[in-house]
Amino acid sequence: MEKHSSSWFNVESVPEGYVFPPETRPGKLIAPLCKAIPVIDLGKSLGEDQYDIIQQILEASENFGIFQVINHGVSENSILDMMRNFKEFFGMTVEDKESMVNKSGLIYTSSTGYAKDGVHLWRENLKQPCHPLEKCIQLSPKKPTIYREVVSKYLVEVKELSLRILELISRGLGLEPGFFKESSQLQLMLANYYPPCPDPSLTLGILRHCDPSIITILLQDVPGLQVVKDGQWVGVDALPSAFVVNIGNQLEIISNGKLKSPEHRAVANSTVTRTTISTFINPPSDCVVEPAKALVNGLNAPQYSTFLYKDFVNSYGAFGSDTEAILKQICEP
Ligand SMILES: O=C(O)CCC(=O)C(=O)O
Ligand SMILES: [Fe+2]
Repeated sequence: MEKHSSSWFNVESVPEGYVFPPETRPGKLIAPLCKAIPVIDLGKSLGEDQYDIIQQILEASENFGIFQVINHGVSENSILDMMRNFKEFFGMTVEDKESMVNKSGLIYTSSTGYAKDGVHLWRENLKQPCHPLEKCIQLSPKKPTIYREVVSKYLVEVKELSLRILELISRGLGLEPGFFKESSQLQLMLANYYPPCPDPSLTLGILRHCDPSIITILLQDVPGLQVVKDGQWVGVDALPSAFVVNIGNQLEIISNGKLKSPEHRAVANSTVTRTTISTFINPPSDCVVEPAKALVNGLNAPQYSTFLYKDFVNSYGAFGSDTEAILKQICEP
C-alpha cells in the first residue's frame, strides 16, 4: 500500500504507477476540440421554438450522444459556488478529506489509494449520494462550511434541468409525457479533481467508458473531456456556465438504439487544475429497463432484452467499463 501524501501530484515526472500502457494512454497526438458538438439554447424551449429545440436535442443525441446546454435555468451563483466549494474541498489535506467521508455512501478517493488495472488515475474524486437528498446532505462533509447548503441547492436545480431535458427527449421520441418518471428517480453526484500533470500524454483522469445512467449533466471549468466521434477522440470545449449533457447507456437502450451513449474519457493537462462535477440521473435498482414499447414494431425489432437496472450495474464487477461486454451479457435480445 502506498503512503498517502497531501500532494501526490507535485512531481517533476510522472511516477511509474501512473503510466498507462501505450494502447490506452492519450499519447502525444492532441485531440482537437470539436466545434461541431451542438450548443443548445434551452431558453427557447418554453416558447414557440420548442419544436426546433427538441429536434436539436434529438439530432445531437443521435449523432454525438453529447451536447451542451446554455440558458438552462441553473443559477450562475450555484455554478460558481459549486466550483468554489469543490476547489476548496480538494485543496484540503488528504487526512482532512478522508476524515470527513467515513459516512455511509460518501466516498473520497485519492489517486494514490485507487488503481485501475494496476495503474493509478490522475485524479481525486468524491462520490456524493443524493437520494433522498435531505438525508444524504446530513451525512455530507461539514467543511468547506458552505458545502451542504451549496451542494443541496445545486442538486435541486440540476435535477429540475435533467427532468426538463428528459421531458423534451420523450416528446421528441414520441413517448407519453412523464415517460421517464420512474427511471429517472436517483441522482448521484461525483466531483472530480484533476491536478496539473507533468506529462498528460502518459496518464488518464478517467478511463474510456460510457455512463450507465439515463443522462449525465457535467459541469467543467476547463477542457479535458474527450469523446469518440467516428472512431477518433475529440475534445469537448468548456463553455462558461454551460453544462455538457451526456446520453447514458439506459437511454440508448430505452430509445432502442436511436440515441447513442458516447464513449468518453478525461485527460489531465500540464498547466492548470481541472475540476468537474458529474450529476447522473439513474433508475432505481429494481427498475425494469427495456426499449420503450412505443418504439418497437414490425419494422423496428427490439435491439435489447429486458433487464433490471441492478443487474446492469452489478456486471461492472465482472466487466469493468467494457460496455460492449456488459450489453452482450445483460441485454442481448
Ligand atoms: O470529468 C470529466 O470530464 C468526465 C467525468 C465522467 O465521465 C464521469 O464522471 O463519468
Ligand atoms: Fe462519464
